[in-house]
Amino acid sequence: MGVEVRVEGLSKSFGAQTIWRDVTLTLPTGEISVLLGPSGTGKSVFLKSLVGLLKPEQGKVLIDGVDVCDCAEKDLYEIRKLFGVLFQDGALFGSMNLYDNIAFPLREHTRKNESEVRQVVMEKMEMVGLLGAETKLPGEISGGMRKRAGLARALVLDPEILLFDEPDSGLDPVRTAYLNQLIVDLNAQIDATCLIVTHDINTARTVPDNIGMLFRRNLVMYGPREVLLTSTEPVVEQFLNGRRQGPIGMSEEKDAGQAAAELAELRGEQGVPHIMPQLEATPGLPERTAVRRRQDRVMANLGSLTPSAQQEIFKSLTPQERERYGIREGAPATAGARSGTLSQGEIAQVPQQPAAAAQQAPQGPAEQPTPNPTTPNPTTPNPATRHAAPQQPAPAPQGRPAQTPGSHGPAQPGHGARPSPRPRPRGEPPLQSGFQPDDEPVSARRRWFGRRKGGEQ
Ligand SMILES: Nc1ncnc2c1ncn2[C@@H]1O[C@H](COP(=O)(O)OP(=O)(O)OP(=O)(O)O)[C@@H](O)[C@H]1O
Repeated sequence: MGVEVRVEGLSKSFGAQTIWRDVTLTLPTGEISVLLGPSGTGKSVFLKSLVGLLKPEQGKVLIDGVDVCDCAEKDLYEIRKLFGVLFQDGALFGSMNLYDNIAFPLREHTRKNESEVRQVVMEKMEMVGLLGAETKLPGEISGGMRKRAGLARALVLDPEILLFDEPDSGLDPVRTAYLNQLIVDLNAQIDATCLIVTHDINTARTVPDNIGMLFRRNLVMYGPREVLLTSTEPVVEQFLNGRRQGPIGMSEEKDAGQAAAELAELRGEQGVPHIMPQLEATPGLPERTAVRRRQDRVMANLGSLTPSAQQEIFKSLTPQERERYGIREGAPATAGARSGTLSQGEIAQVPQQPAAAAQQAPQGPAEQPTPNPTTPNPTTPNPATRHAAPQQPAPAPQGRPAQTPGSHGPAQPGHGARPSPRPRPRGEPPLQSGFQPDDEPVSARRRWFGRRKGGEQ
């Protein structure tokens, strides 16, 4: 079971160079998140800050109640054991064969004897499809194999948080697709909280549960995949479509007038972007338990999302899932969605009783009950959560004990009633969300999406 990572108001500079400022987000337990951004926006610096390799000047990185930015060395040492990191080049020792490379953390950080080390190493090598390559040197194998060896090494200490720094760099599209499937499969097997830094659009479109984007020293958006994949925010749209036209220039800065002219030229050609289905775990493996947890969270906060995102989420629901959330089959999904009425704390709230919530919202998820903002509970508005994905533990899937984000209980196989493959309901009426994008104050959307005041700079 992974642990939640909460980043609050994080700012990092090198001398006079601000890399990013006031970054706030939560990597929810066991979910896969992707961090996007043009080159040089500080994605790798962000990963290093999470592990405590770099010290941001301001803000917190909270893991298991410990602030990585401000803790004793011994606490940092313990926290680092929760991490597995796949560096861009695999970071293998060139003079060691793959077996010894992968065994290295076990020999350094555990008291396992050689036979126990062997058992773990072979298990991880099998997981990443490298059995038989034990005696190869890193220089004798392909880039894809090096990545997989690096991944096996990142897995040997059974990490609860997995960080991937551009796992696709240097790989052809087919190898990238295999690696992406491997990441999803690993997540299904170990339920670790994953963060992937990537430039690869296909990875961003198909792998993560949540997506964030850094641009011009800010986290411009962070939220469920459906929000960013349907976003018409120029910088997000430009990046996810790999276009020249838009605010991102060759050296990050682009003349505002030129960007506006390019966007005007494009206008009319673009509709709501098509969302590709998210990758599922390979048949035969346990299903990803994070899928259900995320779905509960997203459904509880549906009213705070854009209409396009809501529509995509509706389309992805199976009949069983519709029933679970109290959406009547055949009933038009008239939402009467609230627009901009959620407090920050409410956005961060996860339903404790999804079934009860569903009973109160028989017509559609937009009628989810609003927690009483005056009640002193964990949903009390907290400025630190304004960019964050929800931080409360999601209700346990049916038949499973609830676990707090910090608990280290054993991962449970399967995740309840979610069927696979997931049939997409045909001929359903289109969602009428009940509000148009312009109805919602921009500030309300920023709270969920993590946009800073002032928007794009
Ligand atoms: N240790 C350091 N000392 C000084 N500057 C640094 C250090 N590490 C990174 N930087 C600077 O921070 C900025 C962001 O670097 P980073 O590698 O995080 O970008 P990135 O978004 O990961 O880029 P890419 O996508 O090209 O890998 C760069 O300008 C880089 O030169």
